[in-house]
Amino acid sequence: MDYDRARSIIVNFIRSKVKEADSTGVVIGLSGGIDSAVTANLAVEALGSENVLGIHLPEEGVTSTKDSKDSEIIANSLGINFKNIDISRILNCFISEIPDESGEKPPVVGNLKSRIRMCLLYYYANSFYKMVVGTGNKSEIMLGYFTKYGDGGVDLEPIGDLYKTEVFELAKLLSIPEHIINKKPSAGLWSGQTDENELGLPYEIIDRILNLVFHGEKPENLQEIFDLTPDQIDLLLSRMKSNIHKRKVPPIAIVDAARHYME
Ligand SMILES: Nc1ncnc2c1ncn2[C@@H]1O[C@H](COP(=O)(O)OP(=O)(O)OC[C@H]2O[C@@H]([n+]3cccc(C(=O)O)c3)[C@H](O)[C@@H]2O)[C@@H](O)[C@H]1O
Ligand SMILES: Nc1ncnc2c1ncn2[C@@H]1O[C@H](COP(=O)(O)OP(=O)(O)OP(=O)(O)O)[C@@H](O)[C@H]1O
Ligand SMILES: [Mg+2]
Repeated sequence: MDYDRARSIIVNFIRSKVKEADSTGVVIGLSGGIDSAVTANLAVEALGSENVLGIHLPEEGVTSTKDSKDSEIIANSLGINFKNIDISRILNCFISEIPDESGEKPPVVGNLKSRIRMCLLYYYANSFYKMVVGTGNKSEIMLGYFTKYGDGGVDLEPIGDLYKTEVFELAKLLSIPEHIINKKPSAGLWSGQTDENELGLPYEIIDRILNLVFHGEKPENLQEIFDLTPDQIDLLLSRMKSNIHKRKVPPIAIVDAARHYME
């Protein structure tokens, strides 16, 4: 990967998408993690700091003070406008108004948190004629490892063609602070959650597998190449397969044959 080239493609992409939409800039959720740090950095390079609004959306007892501090460090170093809005009361309001049907499965409430964040980002995008910039990377998008209409509910995905391991490399080029690069990736939806625990493998291996699949390797050969258990491979392959719907617009039942002219 030529990272200078990737950087320039992404910066031009952000600039042209914002211009095409006649928008005043972008809103970004700043978590304190590397994906949002890299994306915010590239957005500033594309649009100037005055056109980027960073919003940190912590949850009491779940978001670490370290992440909150890091989101502020990123915003300050980029000189962007910054807001900090605690989502705990909004979340509690939801939960106290609906019966608990989650069966205590953490992703149910976790996904609700991600969707609350999406609503708040769009509230500000609407208010200031801005677009919501996503931070999804190629590993997350190929696996469907994001909340549909939560962190996946965005207007553009600038780093969506970079694997997570490539995001780490680009972060070094962009001089993102080392302690942010060295953090364990986490969706931060519940205490102790880490991507690699949930996905069952480290990103270095996940990305090598995804890249082989991306270039047409047969799933049955993967186990031998990586010396992994069938369960480890199956977990990734089944995520890829069962989450294809997350990368598509909702299907429409075609009633009027002329409809295809609209698409
Ligand atoms: N075939 C199909 N066609 C159309 N729609 C289909 C479908 N199958 C399910 N669905 C719909 O999709 C829903 C399931 O998708 P979704 O609600 O997203 O939920 P789900 O994929 O179960 O969970 C999201 C996963 O992403 C992880 N995550 C979330 C947020 C951020 C990050 C991060 O890395 O930062 C990671 C999270 O920890 C969890 O493992 C179903 O309830 C159903 O509504
Ligand atoms: N506490 C938060 N405040 C604001 N935005 C958030 C918060 N948590 C998640 N998000 C948004 O959701 C996105 C997806 O989260 P994700 O964890 O994949 O990325 P990250 O935190 O930037 O990097 P990493 O994956 O390494 O933790 C974030 O980049 C950010 O835009
Ligand atoms: Mg994170």
